[in-house]
Amino acid sequence: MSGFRILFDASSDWLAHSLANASSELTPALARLPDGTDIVRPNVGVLELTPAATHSNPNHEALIVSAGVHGNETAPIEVLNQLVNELLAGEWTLTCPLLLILGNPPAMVAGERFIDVNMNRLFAGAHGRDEYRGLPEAGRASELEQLCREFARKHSGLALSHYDLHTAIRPSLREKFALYPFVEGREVPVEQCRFLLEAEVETLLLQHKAGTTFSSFTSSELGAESFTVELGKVRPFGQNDLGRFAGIRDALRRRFRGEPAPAESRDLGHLTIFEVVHEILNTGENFQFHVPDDVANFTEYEPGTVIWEDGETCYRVGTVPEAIVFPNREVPVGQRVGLMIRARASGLER
Ligand SMILES: O=C(O)CCC(=O)N[C@@H](CCC(=O)O)C(=O)O
Ligand SMILES: [Zn+2]
Repeated sequence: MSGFRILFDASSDWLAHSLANASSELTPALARLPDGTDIVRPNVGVLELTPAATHSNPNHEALIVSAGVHGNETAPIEVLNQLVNELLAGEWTLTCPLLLILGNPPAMVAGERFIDVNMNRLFAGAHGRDEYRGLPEAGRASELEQLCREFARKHSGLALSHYDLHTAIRPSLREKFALYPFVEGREVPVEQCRFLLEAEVETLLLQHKAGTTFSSFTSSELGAESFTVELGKVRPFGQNDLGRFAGIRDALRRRFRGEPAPAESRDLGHLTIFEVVHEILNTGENFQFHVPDDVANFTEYEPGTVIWEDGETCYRVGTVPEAIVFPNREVPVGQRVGLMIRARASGLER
């Protein structure tokens, strides 16, 4: 790895460098791999990789892959770092333009979801709201948006995908699942569904309205096929069983290398699709949330069950069972306490 000191200074690798420089404003650095791939480190925790012009890009695509937008969701960070180490060691050749992002390095150092404010609510311009003025997470969200915009513009002739990798706070009855941001009239492409299955993600959740998450920004503003991908449970650095993340690691590596999708790709019937029917928001001082703190994602509630109330509104499960995802009462007023979802009867069409 010694040839890459210019990117990572005295640090052993990208992750170590990102942790050691978490709160620094770095001047951009660049390096070229022996195979001609250019790597630019525009700031801490971001690498922009461009294969040599002589390499073809068989899948005609450009990829944005992010992790660590929540600092304590460490397994996907370790997965991306491993892939970077393999690439720098010359174990394989990159064939497509790639923007790799570790979202919130100060929160990664602290081992916390965020420092001041949940960064995954600050995209799609939300970082500019008065309440977030001057907060480092707002500045970082704005910077990441700009880097993604430039990357998308540079590679506008290629199909753009964004995978924002996370792990969940609660246990989950479905360990791995992806969320597809809402964009009016858009359907999930079949090849993206096949990719999710290749990555051992067998559950897809369709959002019902545009949001201010990172994946919502890249899909609404940049026209990317974007997914937030939940890959397991939150654990500190060094405590992840990376064997449980081999699916996403191998599937991403395959895309980075420009190889075709596996010939014996799994039947789409293995993908279970849910849709969001209701977003629970913390409505203020009278808000009562009736879901226990330790309930697992995808726990189902029978019709008529009261999920939350606040004196004015009482939300009950409708005529068919609904399940809860991301229950979290510890959020500021106005923010998401959870999603109520139901299984979709008719496959992929909305
Ligand atoms: O486990 C939890 O409660 C949260 C896990 C997480 O960070 N999920 C993302 C989902 C983003 C999306 O809705 O696309 C988040 O809450 O930001
Ligand atoms: Zn997360």
